[in-house]
This record gives sequence, structure tokens and C-alpha cells, in this order.
Amino acid sequence: MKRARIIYNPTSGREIFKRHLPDVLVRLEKAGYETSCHATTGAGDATEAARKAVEREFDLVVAAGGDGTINEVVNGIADQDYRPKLAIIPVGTTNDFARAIGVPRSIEGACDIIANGEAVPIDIGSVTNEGKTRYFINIAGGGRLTELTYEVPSKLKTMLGQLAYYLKGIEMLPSIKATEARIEYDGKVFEGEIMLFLVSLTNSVGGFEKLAPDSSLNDGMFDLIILKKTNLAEFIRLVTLAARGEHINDPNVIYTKANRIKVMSPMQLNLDGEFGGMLPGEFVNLYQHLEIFVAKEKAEQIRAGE
Ligand SMILES: Nc1ncnc2c1ncn2[C@@H]1O[C@H](COP(=O)(O)OP(=O)(O)OP(=O)(O)O)[C@@H](O)[C@H]1O
Repeated sequence: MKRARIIYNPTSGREIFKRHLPDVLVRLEKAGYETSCHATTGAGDATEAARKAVEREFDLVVAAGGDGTINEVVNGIADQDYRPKLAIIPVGTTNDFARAIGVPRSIEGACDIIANGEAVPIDIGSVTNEGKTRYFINIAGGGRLTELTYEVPSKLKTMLGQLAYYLKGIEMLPSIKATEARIEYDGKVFEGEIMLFLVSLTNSVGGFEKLAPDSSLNDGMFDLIILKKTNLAEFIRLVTLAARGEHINDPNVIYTKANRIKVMSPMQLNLDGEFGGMLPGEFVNLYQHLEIFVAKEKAEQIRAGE
């Protein structure tokens, strides 16, 4: 029998996962996995737990939580030679990654993907800054706006979900300032003031499902988005366009693919919605580095590069 390790964050989202745990164990058992679990105790614990699961050579690690928990789990696996397969049970406030790979929000639906889906290799991102390498699965970024994700209090997220981020965004709008940046990407250079830059692996970011419309999960390339300095009115217009994926041809936006990106200026780095230290730093796309469970149809789409 294969062995699975569930790593779950009891504080994620609306804090419902624990109640469903007995049912999840039964479902995984039926799917052929002898399963044990670990409840995380605080920041960094999911990384430790994932590292232990690697050492103990589990076949599958199931990350149950929001994007922050998945990111921590990936950080415990990505730099290891033996990498267990990964599955997601999205019970967080932000579940951008689950949305991008088509894993449903329902716990039963997510278990069904483990039972009847397929594991496919996908790209992940690495970033080296402050002398350390970290990994991300969805998005990295910098600029004042990206800082809002860690300014939203956990209690507010439990109560309001995604809405908490939008409220914070509106509150912060007047204080968003441009940042001086030098960004090198696959031999090209951008130099100037920016509102934000994003290095994306998927098309789904912050609830905007068309932010990086050309992104592919397994082509070895990031989608790089640079939003140049604008005034507040322009900025709001661009956010509205971004909701429809129509921002990419705007003259204030650079949208391109790159495998290797260097950000040479000092600014805070946001990794999958959490604070990731200070830049400068270098991003490298790790081609098809992790195998992740998705629905059968999604696996076919990913393989076909859709
Ligand atoms: N027992 C715990 N108590 C408090 N915080 C925890 C605990 N376990 C993990 N955490 C922290 O909670 C963070 C957020 O977790 P997660 O992403 O799963 O939840 P979330 O509700 O979706 O929040 P977000 O959308 O901001 O990521 C994790 O990065 C981790 O550092």
C-alpha cells in the first residue's frame, strides 16, 4: 500500500478542515493510501513536516490549507533529490494555486482528484535573495501593492475571506507609491519607476484569473508583468482592465515570458502571498520540478500545453 502524509493548517481559511479529517482518511484509504497527518503549529512548521515526509519517503504529501501552507510544503520538498508527489486540499482564504490547477474548493472534490486524477509534472519558481534560496508555486512580486497581503489580519480573513484583501487594497490605494527598479529578464533590461512587478507561474493571482493569460504550467517559463508608474486614476483603470485580461497590451504594462529574471533594486519580496525577504534577487523557473495531482482532463490539457 502507498503511504500518504497530510500536512494541514488548522487555522487556514474558515478553520473547517479538522472536522472533515476522519472522512478524508477514509477516502484516501479507499484510494489505496495508508495515511497519517500532521497539524501545523505556526509559521515554518509545514516546511519542517514536509522535509520529514521526504526523509520518511512518503509516496504522497497532501497539503491542506491556503496558498501559504502549500508554499511552505513545497519549500520542504523542492530542494530534495527524492520528491514525493503532491496533492492539494484547498481550505484557505486564498486558493489561487488550486484554482489554477483546477482543484475544487470542496474537500470531497479535492479527495476525488487524489483517488481518480493523475499526477503531472509542473514548473515551480525559485528565488535567491539574502543569500538563501526559496521556492514558490504561484506568484512572486514586489512593489507597494504586493505588500497588502501580509497586512491583512488573520482574524479578518477568517471572517471575511477574499473580501478582506480587497478592503485592504482600497484602503491602501492612496498610499501606493512607485518604486525605482532595474529588472533583467532573459538578456533584456527594464529600468525605471514601477508600481509593481509580478513573476507568475499560473494565470490565477489574487482572484484575478486572467492576470497572466498566456501562462503555461509546464513550459519552463515565468510570465513577467511589469506595471510602470501611473497616476491613481490610470492605476484604477488598469486594475479594471486586468479583471478582464485586457491589461496586457496597455503601454503602461510589460508582459512577457522569461526563464530567468533578476531584480536588482532593494524592495520587499512577496512570495505566494507571504513576505519573502528583501530583494535584490534572482528568479529561476525550475522546469517540471514537482508532480502534482490534478483531474484527468486537466492532466491532458497540461500535457497539451493549454
Ligand atoms: N497553528 C497555526 N497557528 C497560526 N498560524 C499558523 C499555524 N499553522 C500555520 N500557520 C501559518 O498560517 C499561514 C497562512 O496559512 P494558509 O495560507 O494556509 O491560510 P489562509 O487562511 O489561506 O491565509 P492566506 O490566504 O493568507 O495564505 C501559513 O503560512 C503559516 O505560517
